[in-house]
Amino acid sequence: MTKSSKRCAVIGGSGFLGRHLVEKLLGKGYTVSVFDIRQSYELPGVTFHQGDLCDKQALLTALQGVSLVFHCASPAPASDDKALFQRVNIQGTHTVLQACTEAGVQKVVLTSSASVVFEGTDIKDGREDLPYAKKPIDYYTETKIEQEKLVLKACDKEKGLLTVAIRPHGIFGPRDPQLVPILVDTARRGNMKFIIGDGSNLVDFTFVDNVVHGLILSAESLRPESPICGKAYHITNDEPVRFWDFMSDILVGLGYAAPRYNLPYTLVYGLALLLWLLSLLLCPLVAFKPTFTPMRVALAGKHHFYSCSRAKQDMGYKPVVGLKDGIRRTVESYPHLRHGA
Ligand SMILES: NC(=O)C1=CN([C@@H]2O[C@H](COP(=O)(O)OP(=O)(O)OC[C@H]3O[C@@H](n4cnc5c(N)ncnc54)[C@H](OP(=O)(O)O)[C@@H]3O)[C@@H](O)[C@H]2O)C=CC1
Ligand SMILES: CC(C)CCC[C@@H](C)[C@H]1CC[C@H]2C3=C(CC[C@]12C)[C@@]1(C)CCC(=O)C[C@@H]1CC3
Repeated sequence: MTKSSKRCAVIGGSGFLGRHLVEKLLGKGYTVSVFDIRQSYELPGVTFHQGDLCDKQALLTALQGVSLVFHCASPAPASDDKALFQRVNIQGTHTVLQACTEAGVQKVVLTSSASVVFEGTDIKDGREDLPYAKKPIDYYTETKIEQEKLVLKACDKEKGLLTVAIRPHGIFGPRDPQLVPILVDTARRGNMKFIIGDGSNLVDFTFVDNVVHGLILSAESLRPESPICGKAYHITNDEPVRFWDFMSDILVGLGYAAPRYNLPYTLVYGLALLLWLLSLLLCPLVAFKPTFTPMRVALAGKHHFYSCSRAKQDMGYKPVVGLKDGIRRTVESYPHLRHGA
């Protein structure tokens, strides 16, 4: 690998996944530029460029001399701001691709999401050839679909731009700002007593180091003759687990009680829909954000696990951290969220 091919940029590098990726890249000898709307840390060897990815000029400054771009930026899935998702995930990604072409970037690795095929019904061992969700449950999913299509379509060997999309699922690990904090907050408010459905639904959760491993592996495998050009790849822990066992392991690990009482799925989903509609109707008067959104209820009550066999075959992917170890490392990293802390 040449010196210039080790110069990369991480868009969204201040975020949860982005920062883990930056740390690993530095350890592997890459020179890293971070482009993000905020700067959340400082690290030797990293140049920060603060800006909005919808701003092409700002991107062009950050992409000077860069041959590889990881695109890991997105508004938080919990947001309900349709215009923001469309602006950042669709128009913004279009701008990123334009800037990459103008700056002479050779490879773009997108962090997509396995949920681009999830529409609230069971997915068991889903492969990448499943169709995109026709009725995406939320704006996050809707715009992640368009984002992935844009990036894969931009793959053009003649023009010298190679692209690939990595689809992780349920990323967790130290510094995650959503899964563990939302879970603990719900438990502290006394709302984690119930299991939605019969509790047998299997789900993928992916330790952050495995996603980072998949992203770097795909970048290093991305060459004109490689089968991965212009394709999407599921990257998970490859260890589907019962959703409620996973939640209970984290809760119990942090000193909270595991959920015990079952509630029928359709009842909770119906209530979540109703609450979501109410929150839309009442938002000019009172701002309230329901914890149990239709998307979260679907994720908590349905099967959604994916096959990684394409990534194993085309790029030799294998998880580097097992689920049990990942849960232990995650629990240990949140002393401030322990019961009674
Ligand atoms: N977490 C998960 O379980 C999964 C995540 N993904 C994908 O992985 C990627 C990373 O997710 P994650 O690390 O969890 O998310 P984070 O929110 O932690 O990181 C995203 C980063 O992008 C920044 N950002 C948002 N909008 C812009 C913008 N307009 N211009 C520049 N930077 C911006 C965010 O800033 P700010 O915080 O200020 O908004 C944040 O620093 C995303 O693409 C997400 O869709 C896919 C599957 C699962
Ligand atoms: C209140 C409880 C029923 C659930 C608490 C945990 C949830 C906050 C998380 C469980 C599954 C997670 C998940 C995502 C976000 C956090 C959860 C809903 C994603 C939507 C993040 C973005 C993606 O691309 C897909 C993820 C699927 C799993």
